[in-house]
Amino acid sequence: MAKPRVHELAKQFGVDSKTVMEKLKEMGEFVKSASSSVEPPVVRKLKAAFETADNNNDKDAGKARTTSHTAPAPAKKTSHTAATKSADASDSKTAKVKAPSPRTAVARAAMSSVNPAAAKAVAAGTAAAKKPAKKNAPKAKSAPAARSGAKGENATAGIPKPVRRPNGAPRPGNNPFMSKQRMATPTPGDIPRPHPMSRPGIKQDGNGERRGRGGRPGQGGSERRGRGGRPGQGSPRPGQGAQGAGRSGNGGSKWGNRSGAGAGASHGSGGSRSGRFSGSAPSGPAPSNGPSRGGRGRGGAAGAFGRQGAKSSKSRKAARRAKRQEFEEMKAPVIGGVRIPSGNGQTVKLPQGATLSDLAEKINVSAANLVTVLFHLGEMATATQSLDAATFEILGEEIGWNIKIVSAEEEDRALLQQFDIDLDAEADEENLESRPPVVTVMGHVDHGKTRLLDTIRQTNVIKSEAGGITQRIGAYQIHVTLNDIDRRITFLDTPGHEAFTAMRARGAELTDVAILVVAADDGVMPQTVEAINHAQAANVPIVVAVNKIDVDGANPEKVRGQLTEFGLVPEEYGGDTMFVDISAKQGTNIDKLLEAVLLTADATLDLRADPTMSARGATVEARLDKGRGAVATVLVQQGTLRVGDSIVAGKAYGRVRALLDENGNNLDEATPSRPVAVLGLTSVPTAGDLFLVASDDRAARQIAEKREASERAAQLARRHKVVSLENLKEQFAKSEVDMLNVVIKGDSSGSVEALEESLMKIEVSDEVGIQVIHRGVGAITQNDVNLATVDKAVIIGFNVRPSRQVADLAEREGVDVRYYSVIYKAIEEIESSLKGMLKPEYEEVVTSHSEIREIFRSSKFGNIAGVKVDDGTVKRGTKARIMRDGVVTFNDLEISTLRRFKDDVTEVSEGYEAGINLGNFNDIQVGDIIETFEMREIPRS
Ligand SMILES: Nc1nc2c(ncn2[C@@H]2O[C@H](COP(=O)(O)OP(=O)(O)OP(=O)(O)O)[C@@H](O)[C@H]2O)c(=O)[nH]1
Repeated sequence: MAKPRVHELAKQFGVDSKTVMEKLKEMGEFVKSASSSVEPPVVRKLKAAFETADNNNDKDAGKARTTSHTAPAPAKKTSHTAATKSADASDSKTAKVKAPSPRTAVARAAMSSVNPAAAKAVAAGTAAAKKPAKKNAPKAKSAPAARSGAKGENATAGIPKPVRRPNGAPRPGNNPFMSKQRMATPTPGDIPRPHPMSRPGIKQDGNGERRGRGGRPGQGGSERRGRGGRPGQGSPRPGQGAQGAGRSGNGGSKWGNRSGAGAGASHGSGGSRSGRFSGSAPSGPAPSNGPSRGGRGRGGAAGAFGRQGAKSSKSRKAARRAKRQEFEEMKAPVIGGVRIPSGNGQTVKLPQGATLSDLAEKINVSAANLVTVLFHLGEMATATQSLDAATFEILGEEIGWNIKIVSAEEEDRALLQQFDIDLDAEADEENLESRPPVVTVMGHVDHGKTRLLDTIRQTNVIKSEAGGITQRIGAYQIHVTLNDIDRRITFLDTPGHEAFTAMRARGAELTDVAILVVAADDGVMPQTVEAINHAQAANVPIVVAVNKIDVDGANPEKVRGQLTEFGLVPEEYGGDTMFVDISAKQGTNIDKLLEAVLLTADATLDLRADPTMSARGATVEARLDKGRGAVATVLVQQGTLRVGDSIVAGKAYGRVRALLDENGNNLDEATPSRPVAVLGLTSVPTAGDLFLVASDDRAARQIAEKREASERAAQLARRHKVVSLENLKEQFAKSEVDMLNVVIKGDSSGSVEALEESLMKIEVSDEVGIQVIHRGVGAITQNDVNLATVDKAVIIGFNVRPSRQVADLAEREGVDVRYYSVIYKAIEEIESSLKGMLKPEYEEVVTSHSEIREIFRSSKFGNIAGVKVDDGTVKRGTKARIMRDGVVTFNDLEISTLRRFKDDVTEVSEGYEAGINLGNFNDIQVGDIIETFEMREIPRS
């Protein structure tokens, strides 16, 4: 029998749970809540405490309480305690509290018609104490378990010694946080053993109600599927042996011990144990299965293996869980023939590219059932197929779960946390040092962005790195003297808001200040506006460079006026945007522009970073260098990157072999805002990939590999479109190959990405699409060709070529390799080839109407319609239909023969009479209209 809970005790004592809890606290006992169980010795103490209180305070009330707590429940406890020390030593301690004679217990319990468990206890107690209530439990008396129980009791005299403990200290046996509940160390004599013939039944889930096998009524049987059996085989609970045993043998069948177990009917768990451990025992229950089993209640399973209740808490929990699950399942709606318990709107998070198996595992249902439900929803997927968020959403709605696909960032954050990397770790205020601003140049096409970047770089090189050979690494840093102080500015070398936005899309917020270049001879143009929008969306302050002031017709004032409309009000007009008139070509006012950048940064931004942290930042550009392997230009945002660091950038990893600046100089380290080319990565990262320093090479590799795996899974989810049953036929009919697979290889990660992005924007129709199955930086390799062969893909080489060998292979395999050096050219060609891939679209064109005026019957041809062509031209061989009273009555006919008088003709025009035969179709009437039509291909626009 389970240990009483606080609220049960409160009921017994006629007080509320709070009072009991307070009392327990006073006694130095630890209980968590009203549903916490209380160890028998504590119960005893508690009772004593309440009784004393009762006696002292209110005799009447005390009486009432005493009466109430001597009623059923205690009887249950005391009786089985007295009888079943063997099963539950802890319970037996209860006997010490009241130490009632078994007879008293029996008498009390037997009188109780209220509590069936108490009645069970009667039998148990009786049998064990050999003072049987024979009428009630004749069999139980002779059951081995009963004897064992008696023996157990004798062995310990039923009353263990209380454990000594320091005053006020929580009693170990009552402390839910104690790993070992040592209140009831069993002695060899009271350890119940499973019956030698007993064996576990079908796998049981803890409460046994579902799968317990025993089901013999006397044993309590399995509540749902127990097999039923013979009467009088002992009892899983005290009382069952007495009452249930004597009853019919059909108990324990479908509804288990409802009938057979009698008193124990409402407590399935007790019965189930029996079902598991002794249900199949031919000679009756195991020694513990008599009244003593009932004493352990749900902890009985543990007891059966000799540990008395030590596992009870765990097994009770498991039992409760299983029971709850079963209950949930029972009330779960049936979807597509399977029951899936509703999640009741709970949220479950899945990574991108998750499968039904992943979901099944998380919500503890069978993956096969989920497949069935999805099928029922009209979508087919296997358990191991990656599904997209939309499919999960539909499924979630059906089964009551709010399924959330975590974003790639969230997933990555969690991944990094596994490696003790916290992206949100705040820099230590004390360590913050000012860093140079990072600038991006944006503006409309041809307004001079590239020229400006070149001019700035060259001027600077001439100034500070005389003789140095500048190399384009994607970013560079320059020196500016402002107020006699040497300052630095970092420029990102890829102009345009596209690069800026692509970086942001990858989470790389690198830019501090944007220089908006507007040609003074052209003014504000569409891309000027786009650039403003992008910069403003990113909260990046703008400095306007009014360029080409050297050009005739340049009108810088007009530009100022125009930009005011976009919220960029020049300082001289009272606004806060700095405008500098420049000529990138002639190098005019470049120094002023740089000053303006610094002043703007100083005025609006707090550009500080902690160089002591472990370095992190973003990849600005990356490429594969023939001699040096992967070369990635990274911009350090926090910390200091050093040669020898183990780094990860997206899915690339490696150890920093060398750091080079834009002048090709080797650096030992790179501090915040410093762009450096990193050598040593094992593969080429993508522009915008964040980089960070890992603890060691292994961690770096693992992070990269895990990222790769999750990206692949996410890609799979995108690629695997779930086939919809609704249009399955249609899709089969279309053979579903309306997807152009593409492999992109390019000279730099930036170009590959730009190309991919543009390709993805091509929209021809819903029927065809582009799928980039592989992309990379470097020459077209044999692998690329192999992949293209397998996946029937086209290879696009952007500024790269294959080796002769690889080119030969591509030719042999019939792989289409296209080479481009201009993005729009590639897009144009691919778009038109996609249009070529479209299945022709047809439309029906009605070609004539002819009214049947007469019908001629011919033994050779059948009925011939004598018609006058009302409009259009009737042609032999065209499709036709019959319209009767304005309704299409017969369709899919064909003008089989067409005659003018006696001559066969191929066509008859409007206004002429003709004889039409419709092949085997003869069901024509005078007045019918023969409509002819053709299916014509619609040219694609
Ligand atoms: N006269 C004059 N011409 C300039 C100036 N700045 C740039 N140009 C010229 O304008 C043309 C376009 O300049 P780019 O620097 O390529 O312009 P862009 O904005 O980078 O153009 P995209 O890269 O196509 O977006 C080139 O021929 C430059 O030489 C200038 O200050 N004065």
